[in-house]
Amino acid sequence: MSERGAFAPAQRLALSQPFVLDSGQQLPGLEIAYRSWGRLSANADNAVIVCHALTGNADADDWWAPLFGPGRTLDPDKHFIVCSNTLGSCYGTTGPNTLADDGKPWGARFPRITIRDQVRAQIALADALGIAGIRFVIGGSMGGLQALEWAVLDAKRTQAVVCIAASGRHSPWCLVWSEAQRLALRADPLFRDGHYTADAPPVAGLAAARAIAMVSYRSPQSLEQRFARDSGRAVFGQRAETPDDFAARDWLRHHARSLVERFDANSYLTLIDALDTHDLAHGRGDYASVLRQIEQPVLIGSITSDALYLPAEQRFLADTLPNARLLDIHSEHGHDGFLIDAQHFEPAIRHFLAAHAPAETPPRERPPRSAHPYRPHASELRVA
Ligand SMILES: CC(=O)SCCNC(=O)CCNC(=O)[C@H](O)C(C)(C)COP(=O)(O)OP(=O)(O)OC[C@H]1O[C@@H](n2cnc3c(N)ncnc32)[C@H](O)[C@@H]1OP(=O)(O)O
Ligand SMILES: N[C@@H](CCO)C(=O)O
Repeated sequence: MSERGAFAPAQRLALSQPFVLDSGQQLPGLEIAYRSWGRLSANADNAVIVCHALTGNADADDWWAPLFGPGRTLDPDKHFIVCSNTLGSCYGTTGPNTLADDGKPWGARFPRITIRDQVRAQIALADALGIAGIRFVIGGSMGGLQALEWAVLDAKRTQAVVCIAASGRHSPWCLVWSEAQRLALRADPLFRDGHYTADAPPVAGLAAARAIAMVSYRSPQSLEQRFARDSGRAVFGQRAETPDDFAARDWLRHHARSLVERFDANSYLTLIDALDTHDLAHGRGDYASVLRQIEQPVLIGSITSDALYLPAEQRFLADTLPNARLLDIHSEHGHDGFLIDAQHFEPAIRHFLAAHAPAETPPRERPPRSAHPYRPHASELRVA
């Protein structure tokens, strides 16, 4: 992540006109922190948009490093790759930490935003960068929700979509994981309904929320593999003397602590609210009908052990979208497999794009739908 320091500073786009949100409220302007790699072609049609997950940032070459590089899915020699920090986050784009008109941070006053608002901000950036055509939009988790939304909101420019470990709407199961996190955060007396001060943030509440989330991001097998009692790695030192000695617990606490050092509680709430309200079909019709109208080739990446965005949801997407392929990603690491196992599924994405969204394919001239789900060679996918 950028806080480790080795990455380029984000570029910034400042839009001074009001940005109208789905809620009807408006932000007086918008600042978007983004990074780009490669060059926009003469006809401005070689863009690739990368969308990050909940606590991610614009440093896609860091958190999705296995996808980056010459000959890979994200190839700066071929593509003009853009990744922006999402609206509502705390890594440079307008969010609760941004100063409002009164010179104070928005904080708890920051308006409710939606996944669509976030994508509209990304679209505004694409407009400002002069992008005429987008080879594909790709994202995992929250970024996957955004990638599918791009297919609807900017159907003309978006030629293909890669959506990993996500869905088209938040399920009741996802909602209750988020609600548990809200309860944990709100239980911190320092939270004060979001009106905390910079020198006394609700670190205990945010840490507890992250710990709950981390459980949903991994899997029993993943933790067993790392921390099984007979693995020799179950405890720090020779043997567990107290419950706190268990490495799995310490690992969870480490992740909880790490987040509070780098993330803002109001941003966290803003983003999980955006996730929870998301429904691709909202205001557009019923879910299946809306999906059927998405004409672009879509690769749906489904992590076999994902306990948050369940494989059944992704199978529904792949079965319903008219031009979709299902990519089963055999990872034991759960939802976070979209990051941890990226090197194993990168070739499958690349091959999908080469077959279904090649550079020379003009928008709207797409290959017919295959009767079978996309099945890459097993060696591309199997995770040891
Ligand atoms: C687009 C985006 O999603 S961007 C956001 C992605 N980044 C994050 O989510 C940040 C949080 N990081 C993570 O969740 C993970 O590190 C991932 C998903 C990026 C990678 O997963 P993994 O390779 O399985 O990492 P793992 O879960 O083992 O975490 C590694 C960290 O845990 C620490 N750790 C591992 N075991 C233990 C233990 N028993 N006790 C204490 N700490 C431990 C490591 O020292 C390391 O710390 P560091 O990250 O501060 O250097
Ligand atoms: N590790 C991811 C999980 C959510 O997809 C994040 O923190 O953003």
